[in-house]
Amino acid sequence: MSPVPQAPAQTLGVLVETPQHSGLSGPLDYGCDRPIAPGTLLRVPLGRREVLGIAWTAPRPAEAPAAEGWALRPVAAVFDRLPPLPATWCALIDFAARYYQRGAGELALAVLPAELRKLDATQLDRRLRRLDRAASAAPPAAHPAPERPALTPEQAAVLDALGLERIGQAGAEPPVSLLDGVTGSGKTEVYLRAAETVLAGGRQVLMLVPEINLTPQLEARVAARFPARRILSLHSGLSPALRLRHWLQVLRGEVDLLLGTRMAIFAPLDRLGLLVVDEEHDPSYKQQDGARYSARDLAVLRGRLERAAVLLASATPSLESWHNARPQAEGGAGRYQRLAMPSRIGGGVLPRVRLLDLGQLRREDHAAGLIAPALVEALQQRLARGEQSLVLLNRRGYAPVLHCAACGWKSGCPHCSAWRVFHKSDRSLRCHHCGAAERVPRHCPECGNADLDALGRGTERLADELAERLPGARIGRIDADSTRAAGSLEAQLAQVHAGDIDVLVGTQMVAKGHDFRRITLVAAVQPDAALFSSDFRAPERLFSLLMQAAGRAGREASQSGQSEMWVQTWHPTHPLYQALVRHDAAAFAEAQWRERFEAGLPPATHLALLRAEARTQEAAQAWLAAAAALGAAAAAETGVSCFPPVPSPVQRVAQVERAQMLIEAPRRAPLQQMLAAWLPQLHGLREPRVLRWAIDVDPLAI
Ligand SMILES: Nc1ncnc2c1ncn2[C@@H]1O[C@H](COP(=O)(O)OP(=O)(O)OP(=O)(O)O)[C@@H](O)[C@H]1O
Ligand SMILES: [Zn+2]
Repeated sequence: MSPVPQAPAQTLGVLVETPQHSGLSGPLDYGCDRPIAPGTLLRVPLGRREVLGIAWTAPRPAEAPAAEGWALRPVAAVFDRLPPLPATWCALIDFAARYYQRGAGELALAVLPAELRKLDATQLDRRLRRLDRAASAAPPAAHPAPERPALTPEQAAVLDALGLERIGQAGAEPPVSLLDGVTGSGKTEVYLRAAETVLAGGRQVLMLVPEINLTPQLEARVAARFPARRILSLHSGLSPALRLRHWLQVLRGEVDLLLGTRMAIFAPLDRLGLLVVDEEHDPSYKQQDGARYSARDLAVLRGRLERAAVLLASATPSLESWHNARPQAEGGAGRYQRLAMPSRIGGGVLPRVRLLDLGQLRREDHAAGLIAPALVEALQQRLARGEQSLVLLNRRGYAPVLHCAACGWKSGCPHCSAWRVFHKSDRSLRCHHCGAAERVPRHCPECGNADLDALGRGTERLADELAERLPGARIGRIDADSTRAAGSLEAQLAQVHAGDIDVLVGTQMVAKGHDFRRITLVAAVQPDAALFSSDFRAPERLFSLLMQAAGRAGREASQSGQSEMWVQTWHPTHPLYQALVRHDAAAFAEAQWRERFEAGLPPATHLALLRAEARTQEAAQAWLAAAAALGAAAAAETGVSCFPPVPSPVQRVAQVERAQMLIEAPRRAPLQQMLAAWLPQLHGLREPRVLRWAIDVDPLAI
């Protein structure tokens, strides 16, 4: 760290945090007296504050002041004990900012660890000295070579096809690969072997997983396989201090293999050889606020920038990736290489899928609870045999609504267009949108009736019901509520793995990724709603969730023969469930792909969503309509269509009305061109009642 003296001789473009609505998007000019490499972290004055910035352009000779009294403000301090951010990192930020239509400063600063923004030079120095000491400590002792299973022929073929020998070769880089591998086919082993090759070649590996809850298990597997390697993780479950520490270690090159959730795509690695995106179809790869980027799509771009191998993998690839991997001769984009592992390890079979027709049940069976008698019986049999079951319900809490039968009152949220959910464990009514919570009323707040009904069922109530109907069974529940305390998720998963739980109730959180060895029955008790959602991606999401869930059963090949997946449904003949019965993800994807092309939906077209928030719905929509009018010429020129503004799916949250407008283009380039011409004009569109607006490119939920 060195103070920068006055009288700047050079001008330096610096990225600072500039929110989208400020209308500033490029680097700001500062003065410096010596060369500063692009990517260098520094602190600069901004208004009356001093903020973190990134040197973005090479210094150029300072120009004469443009006007009297105008002077270039000098850089306040340079963090030159840190290496500059790698050039490929800067290129990634530049691309992503343009693609997602954000300011480069907004994006770049948002993806740095928050803690870094708060540090001055002395504080940073202290942390770096601590890292120096740790780095100079004794290197890890020699370890016995860890055991690795012999590869199956399918695994070996996939590894061969990845093109790892071509990493770093300009013009002959490895291809982007999409691995379509059924659950339990040994995809993780493929990642580990590919990582081994890449690490041996002196390059780094980035492995992305969709959710923090999947990191501990994978981290343990990776650490066991590579005991002598430096393995780090980056995800939002880390404390701010630890996240900064890991990030600094990455920037200093002190990592071989980095594991993380979507934020890790922006880790400043500079010797990347391999990027793995596990469960690539998962919606959590899309950031849902601020700069709404897709870590999956950026992994493909980053792989290209670094000439690294990219492996996207899933048992149910997203339709976008599926289309990209489909040969052009078949109407696909032919951009990725398609690889498959259709068999389960050890010759295990996928569970038999049984559709339980709710229409066939008697009235008293429906009245008795959420679980049909035949399913209760099946659960009892597993219990008697000492096997585990997993019961899925994608709704947490006890009941989604509280209702007064006397006057019709329901537990609506006063601030949102949503119901407040009844949570029995802490006797609260909680809004899952704005977080407003209060004690559950003893009497109806409208008429005083003491008899309030809980309508519908969430995971808490399902666990109660199971405890009642399976006396003696050890019931566990894993959802966002049960895992709030630090370490509680790990503890609960350990109980399941140790066999201390007989029946596990959970949300989608437990449906994917986990290598549960003793589960032989998985049941989805109420999946129908997604069949009729207005979101065109709902069936794709439901199908992949059910396939993933089915994949949690019978992972021990010896037990796979008796393993089952039960689905309770009113629509057993629906094509989605029929494809599930046949485990036919390819046929399902093919049918969805055709439907999307016929309807002109992604991946046939490209979308963006302009959202506005205002005090009234009318103001939000009026602003969007005015925006559309401003963009009409650019839209006509590029062949892009703007649909009329509509209320957002959850129209009001925390007293704010939300509306949205869909923008559709036949190809990506005209969409980008139109947005780039149009969005800057919107900063001038003043409407005092509009609080915020934002653009979402490639939106996931519509
Ligand atoms: N070649 C192999 N020989 C023996 N066992 C293997 C082999 N490859 C993987 N396994 C084991 O098979 C099990 C399933 O593998 P893994 O968890 O990698 O599957 P997956 O395809 O990642 O599954 P999912 O998509 O459901 O997460 C693991 O317990 C793993 O250790
Ligand atoms: Zn609310």
